[in-house]
Amino acid sequence: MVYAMQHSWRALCRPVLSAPRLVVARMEAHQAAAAAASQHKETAPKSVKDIPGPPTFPLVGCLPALIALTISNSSKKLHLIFGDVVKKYGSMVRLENPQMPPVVIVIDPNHIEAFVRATMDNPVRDGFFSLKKIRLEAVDNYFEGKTGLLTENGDEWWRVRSRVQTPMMKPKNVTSYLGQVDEVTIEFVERMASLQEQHGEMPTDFQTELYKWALESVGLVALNRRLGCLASDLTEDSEPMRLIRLVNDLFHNLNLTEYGVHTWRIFPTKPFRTLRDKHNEFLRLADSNIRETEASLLALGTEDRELTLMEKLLMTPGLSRKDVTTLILDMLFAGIDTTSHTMAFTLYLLARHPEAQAKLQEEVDSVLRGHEGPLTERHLAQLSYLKAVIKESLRIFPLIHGVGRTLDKDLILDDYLIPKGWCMFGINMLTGWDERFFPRVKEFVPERWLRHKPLGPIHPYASLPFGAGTRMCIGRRLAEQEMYIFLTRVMERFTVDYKYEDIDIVTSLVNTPSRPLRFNLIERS
Ligand code: HEM
Repeated sequence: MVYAMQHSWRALCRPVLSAPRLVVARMEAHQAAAAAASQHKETAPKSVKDIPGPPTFPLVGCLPALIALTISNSSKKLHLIFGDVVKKYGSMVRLENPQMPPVVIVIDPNHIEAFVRATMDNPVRDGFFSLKKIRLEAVDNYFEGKTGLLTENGDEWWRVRSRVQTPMMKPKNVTSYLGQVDEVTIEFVERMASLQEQHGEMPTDFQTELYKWALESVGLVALNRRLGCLASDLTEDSEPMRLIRLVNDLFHNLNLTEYGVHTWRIFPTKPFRTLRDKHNEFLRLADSNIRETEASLLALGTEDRELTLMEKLLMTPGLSRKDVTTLILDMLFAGIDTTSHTMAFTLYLLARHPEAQAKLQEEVDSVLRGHEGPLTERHLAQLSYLKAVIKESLRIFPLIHGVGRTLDKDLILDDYLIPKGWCMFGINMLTGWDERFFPRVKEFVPERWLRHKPLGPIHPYASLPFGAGTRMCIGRRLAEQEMYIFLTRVMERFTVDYKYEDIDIVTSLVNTPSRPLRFNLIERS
């Protein structure tokens, strides 16, 4: 159950990367306290076996207890299972299962901070095993044993991350896409208006519409072009429709291979075979795109023009064309359901909290007053309530359950010695729902995130929607920019209403809204 998001990385001592060093420096003060608390005790630390947890039996580990909890909840609501585990055994729980690394789960932000810091120079995160296998076994050894950011660990992960970190995170590179993402979003908002007119509300498959927006937006960066997913007259066999189906099939089958029992390790199950076929189709698309980019780079040269992100990456020493192609695949894997589900949950929360929605509209109106053209960096910089709304939405409906790291050296945490090789999993989703860390926890209070922190300081490791430390989400700035633009444009034009049953989270590859998004959009005058 813990493989959902485990990560890791190596060697901050190498010179290429600057951003994580800053992160490290900023966190220093905080961490010192947590580390000191556990490391200067005089008595010998207790064994990891003393950490409370479900009973462990030979061969089956603690599976019987976990299965019982799964039956009493639902396998589609992993957060409830985690919630029950923590309720029963406390805020630090040991889980040992056959054929998996043993795990300690924690929910205290100080504990999360401690293990993230302890693994800062080698943040190992395991997961996406089926994807890794497909890449390792690709035809003609396409990937040459290098499977990309999402799935690699150690030196190979670092080799890529250290070279793509600055190009992908540098504000100037991200804002160079602002105008194009704004264009895409304005088109999408038009589409929302026409769906409203056609159906009297958003149709039951509105989530798929949001996928189109996210694919079109991330495609601008990853594929260097408009894909045409937002056209209203797409035929079933048009290229964009094929691409949309491809994305849906990919996610569906990746979810089956990652979350089910891993029988595909023994023989290629149907979901595994489908995932492999779809992945190969995706690879062909990414590969031909990057060849086009290479050709245009050659034709246009590099003088007197701003290079696109992909062009910059192609010119980065130490990155091959295949490395960039693999990164494109990872961006498409990680950059569609994440932003679109977050926007779905955010619109839902705003619909349920009209006073917050009105306040947000007021902010958008005042920032855009009299402005007719494209959004600019200056506009986005002024939208502090809007940013707080997204943070609060990610606290209540985070996309993943938490942050995972496998220890490459022993860690002493709260007097327990947790040995190297064990996996630490910080369930931020539960931390974010804990009154001790977030007063008025059950309420939607975006204000808590504003600069003056009216509800008190927030522990920097209490809500980590983009992960933490040196391996945090590399698409974070692109994602935030997309979401700021989306919410600005939607709030500028509509008031969002929702009059059906409450929407909750179901567990999928990332957390997913449990019901159709039948929003009613009221045009603002
Ligand atoms: C709301 C939007 C998003 C959320 C909440 C999100 C969240 C995350 C999280 C939690 C991780 C793991 C971090 C860790 O282990 O500490 C991650 C990794 C990653 N994300 Fe995102 N993500 C989002 C959007 C995106 C987008 C738009 C892209 C691509 C443009 C992207 C690309 C990646 C990649 C490539 C990784 C792996 C990085 C590595 O292991 O070095 N993500 N993301």
